[in-house]
Amino acid sequence: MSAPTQTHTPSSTVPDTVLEVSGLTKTFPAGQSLLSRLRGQPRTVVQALTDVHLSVRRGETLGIVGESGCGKSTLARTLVRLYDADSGSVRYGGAEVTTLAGADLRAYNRSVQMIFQDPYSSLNPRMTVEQVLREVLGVHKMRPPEQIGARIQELLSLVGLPPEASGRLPHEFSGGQRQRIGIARALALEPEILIADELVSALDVSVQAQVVNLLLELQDRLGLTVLFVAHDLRLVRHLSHRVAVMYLGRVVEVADTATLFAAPRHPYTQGLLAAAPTLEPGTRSSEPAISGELPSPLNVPSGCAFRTRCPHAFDRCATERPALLPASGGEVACHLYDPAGSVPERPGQERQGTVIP
Ligand SMILES: Nc1ncnc2c1ncn2[C@@H]1O[C@H](COP(=O)(O)OP(=O)(O)OP(=O)(O)O)[C@@H](O)[C@H]1O
Repeated sequence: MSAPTQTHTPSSTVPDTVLEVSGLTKTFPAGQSLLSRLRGQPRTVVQALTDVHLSVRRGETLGIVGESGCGKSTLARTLVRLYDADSGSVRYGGAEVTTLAGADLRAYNRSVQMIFQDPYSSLNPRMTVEQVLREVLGVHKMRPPEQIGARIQELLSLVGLPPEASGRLPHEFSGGQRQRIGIARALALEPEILIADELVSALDVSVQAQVVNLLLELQDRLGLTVLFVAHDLRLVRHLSHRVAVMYLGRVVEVADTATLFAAPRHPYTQGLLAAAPTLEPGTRSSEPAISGELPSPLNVPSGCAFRTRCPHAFDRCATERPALLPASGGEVACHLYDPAGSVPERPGQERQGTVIP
């Protein structure tokens, strides 16, 4: 694995960073054909995350968006240590997360909880809600035994489920209610950070709004920090204070939500917004939607991974990976915005480089 080359302005300058990701890289071994194995050809890898830099601020909701396969879930799972990173760093409360083990890792896993798209698959179908919550609270010694019953009722009330829900089995609930159980189970551990991976994408639109509003309310009440991984830009816009845009395993733009939707900088972000059917026309990018297919993560283009689909690509994009550099309201990884670089002028095209206000 080649060493990360991207430079980045660390958020040590940004107050209240709760999670600091730098240079995070994750690959998966790709399947290999019998022929290539017999020929002794090296095994190829899926480049799921490449040199990812990201700072998460205390109390914010950070939306993470990008096309399918761009690495959003891998990032979420690597952050909670469901996957081990190949290289790079994740810092939380002064500790290096990628090497935590034993009791320290268990404590981290309590503080940083992930909620999945389908809580049903992670709920034991034979355990009532009370048994599920009692187990979590008991195993992690969150309350003395005599207080567990009251805490279960408190958790149910927090997520808007009636007290009698405690005696029911998972199959007796609707999809939205099951998500509430998943949230209650996560909250039982009193986390500081919730990572919601496609939390509502399997739910009906009306139920989506209820669960999203619950998340907003809980964040307010409990001061949670939330990473909201989603396809739906409308929801991300509604929920997030800032948004990180990923493309082929890299973070290509981070900005506060208003800036990102009003003035997207990275050509990929511009194309993504232009293609979003859920955004009202005034908030869509006037740039054309992205053309062409997403390249294979087995063979990521050199330089800027987006250059093969970018309407503004020029020579430097093929040879040099753009660093994630500060731009007003956020950061962008694109040579067009590198104040130190030169950008070719094209007839009829407004010059975008070196103009970061
Ligand atoms: N366990 C795995 N083994 C092999 N490849 C994987 C594994 N998990 C993810 N990948 C690959 O890594 C890349 C990133 O996948 P990931 O699921 O993180 O993207 P995503 O943006 O979350 O996509 P989606 O929105 O469809 O969930 C994809 O090419 C995917 O096929």
